[in-house]
Order: sequence, then structure tokens, then C-alpha cells
Amino acid sequence: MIDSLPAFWAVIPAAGVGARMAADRPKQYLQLGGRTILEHSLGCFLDHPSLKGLVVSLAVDDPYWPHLACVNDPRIQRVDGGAERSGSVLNALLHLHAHGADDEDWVLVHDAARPNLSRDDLDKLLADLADDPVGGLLAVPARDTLKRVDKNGRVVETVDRSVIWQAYTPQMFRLGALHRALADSLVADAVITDEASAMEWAGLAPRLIEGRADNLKVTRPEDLEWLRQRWANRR
Ligand SMILES: Nc1ccn([C@@H]2O[C@H](COP(=O)(O)OP(=O)(O)OP(=O)(O)O)[C@@H](O)[C@H]2O)c(=O)n1
Ligand SMILES: C[C@](O)(CO)[C@H](O)COP(=O)(O)O
Repeated sequence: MIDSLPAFWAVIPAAGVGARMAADRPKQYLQLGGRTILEHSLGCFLDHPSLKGLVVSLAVDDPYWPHLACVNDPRIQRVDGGAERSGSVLNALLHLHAHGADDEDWVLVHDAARPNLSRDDLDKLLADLADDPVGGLLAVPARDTLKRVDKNGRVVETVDRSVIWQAYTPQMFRLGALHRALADSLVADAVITDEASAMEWAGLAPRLIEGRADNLKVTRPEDLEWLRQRWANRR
């Protein structure tokens, strides 16, 4: 199975401040099962035999990175993050282009704040999109009833959830196409919150690959509490 998976570059945006987490440090540096959240998120890629290399986008003044065990891993390149996640990703793509990566190379962008990505989901994404003309992303179909609200917090309508999915990461696209879409959409002041939305802005239709719902993004304190409980139960 591994032999048939495409080679890929990994881009890990890790330059956020974690405002919604309201912790004493950016959430990617909080502990989970004896390692930082960032180390878990990097580990899934560093353990993969199809990895060509990895670029991590970090805050310019990040004081935590130098203390991680992986800081001298030769497969990891560091770039400065941007003011928004999209800028952090764009800086990583620019670095890949400047260091010999090819337009047709696959790039997987994965949030540093998603430490629970399974190897099976990563391999499923690679296998299912290996020959896709556009690329795509891990996603989870909506499970709850969804409401559209007005400015007063009152329900306006119940949304048809049969056509609603939550976008996760990794998101997998060819380097050249993603770079162009992201750069052009940002110049056009489009609202870009993930790589797929840049590709959509460019008129393309990324494919959704159903993944595990526990590949969650650590955003608020309860997210980490839940993961820590899961990790404790694994022992
Ligand atoms: N300027 C930014 C903002 C976010 N990220 C990264 O993008 C991922 C998803 O973003 P999010 O969950 O919003 O992280 P934060 O921006 O840190 O969270 P908050 O919005 O609560 O501040 C995270 O791994 C975060 O580190 C980034 O690299 N550069
Ligand atoms: C990329 C992402 O995780 C897909 O759901 C999400 O868009 C990140 O959003 P955030 O506001 O930067 O956390």
C-alpha cells in the first residue's frame, strides 16, 4: 500500500497565538501525552515514508520551537508565519518553490492544532487523491442539526445538513495550482480560511475525503481536555 502512495511535501501552519484557547502559551505548545501538540502534528508526517520534506510556519518571535526535540531534523525547514493562517501557508509555499519543489508536486497542508490525525486517514487522503485533477481535503459530514441565525441569535432556518461537511486538514493540492490560487485570492481580498477556499475562488472543485471526526482542531480548552482524556484512556 505504501509503495503506491504519492510523494508529498508537508506544510504545517504553526504561527497562531491561540486566542480562543486563552492559555499561557500558544496552543500548539501545550502538552498532550508528554509531547507538545505541535510535535504530535509533525510526527504523523515525519513518520511517513512518502514525505519529501516539511515546512513549518512559526511566529517570528516564537521562543518555544528551539526547545523541541525535532528542531534539528534535516527534513524540517522553518519559515516566518503571516498575520493570518493563509499568509503563513503562502510563505511556506514560496519557500518550497524557492528551494526546488516542482509545480506538480503534491503539498499537504495540516494545522499544527490538529494533533490527532491518524495514519490511516493520511494514507486514505493520499491514495484517494493521488490521481485527482484538482486535489481535496479530509472532511466530516455534519452530524448535528444545523441552524442559520439572525443578528439577535434567533433561528432563521434549519439548514439541510445532508449537503454540509466540516472541512478538516490535511488539504492536498499541487504546489503550483495552490500557490497561484492562494496568492491571487489574497491579492483580491477574498476571505480565505483554508486552502480549499482558495482553490474554489479559482473556480476549482476540491474533493472531500471522509475522515475521522476525532482529527479535531484544538481551538478551545474543552477540545484539549477531551483529547487528554482520550490519550489517558489509550494507556
Ligand atoms: N497567523 C496564523 C494564524 C494561525 N496559524 C495556524 O493555523 C492553524 C489553525 O488556526 P487556528 O486554530 O485559528 O489557530 P490560532 O489562530 O492560533 O487560534 P485563534 O484564532 O484562537 O487565535 C493553527 O495551527 C495556527 O497555529 C498560523 O500558522 N498563522
Ligand atoms: C483550515 C481549517 O482547520 C479547516 O477547518 C480552518 O479553516 C482553520 O480555521 P481557523 O479559524 O484558522 O482555526
